[in-house]
Amino acid sequence: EKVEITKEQRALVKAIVDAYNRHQIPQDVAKKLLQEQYSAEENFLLLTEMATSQVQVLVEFTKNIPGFLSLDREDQIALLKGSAVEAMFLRSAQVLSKKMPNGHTDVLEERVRKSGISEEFMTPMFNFYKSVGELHMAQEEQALLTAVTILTPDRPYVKSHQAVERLQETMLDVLRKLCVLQHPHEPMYFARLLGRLTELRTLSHYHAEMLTSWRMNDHKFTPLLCEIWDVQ
Ligand SMILES: CC(C)c1onc(-c2c(Cl)cccc2Cl)c1COc1ccc(-c2ccc3[nH]c(C(=O)O)cc3c2)cc1
Repeated sequence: EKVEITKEQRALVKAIVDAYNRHQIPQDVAKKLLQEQYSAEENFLLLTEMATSQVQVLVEFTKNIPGFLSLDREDQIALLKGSAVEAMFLRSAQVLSKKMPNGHTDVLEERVRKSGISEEFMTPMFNFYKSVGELHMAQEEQALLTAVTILTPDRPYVKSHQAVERLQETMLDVLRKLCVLQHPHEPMYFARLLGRLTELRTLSHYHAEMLTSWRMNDHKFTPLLCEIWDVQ
């Protein structure tokens, strides 16, 4: 059937894409990827700084998702805590697959590979990065998929499950239409996008184990990361 994006949906996409583009890691932080040393210690510290900056960016982006601030306050916190790792996997995947002109891509990959993460997590992590890269997602799709991930109703401690589900469905409906319109010859494209969300859940479980092994090696996180990841 003819797929139509309504005026409201177009406004919704614009609001989310603008927020996604407006909130980025400051370039002076990102530039450090090129400057600092390459020891496992230095890499870990730098990635910790990037992750902390990325969480701040993520909070600002989330506040701009239409309807998010109308949710119950405690649910807003529960959604952010429950989705932060997945949203950061998505964002770092987009950075790594973008082949950035400023040379950050290879350096970021190099530092992630040498930051004390054990091999068993490295393979699924870089398989994910590869599979996201192969999708060649448009920025509207990246922004909307991140919003869909944040608005996942079945995160721990979410009380108004239905209110979150309604918001997520609004995002899913417009993402579905965009996929049909922007990938007319790939009827399964939307399904493949959603398949990445399943992979994100698995990575999120691996990540919890990564945190434990870093902590066992006495690695320190910032207060913001401790708060959002319930560590220390
Ligand atoms: C606390 C640190 C060590 C950490 O723990 N887990 C992860 C962790 C890991 Cl490895 C993998 C996936 C998710 C997490 Cl959450 C990390 C490092 O997390 C990030 C590293 C880099 C970036 C990031 C985001 C946007 C960026 N833009 C640019 C730019 O150049 O413009 C660089 C950049 C880097 C985000 C999270």
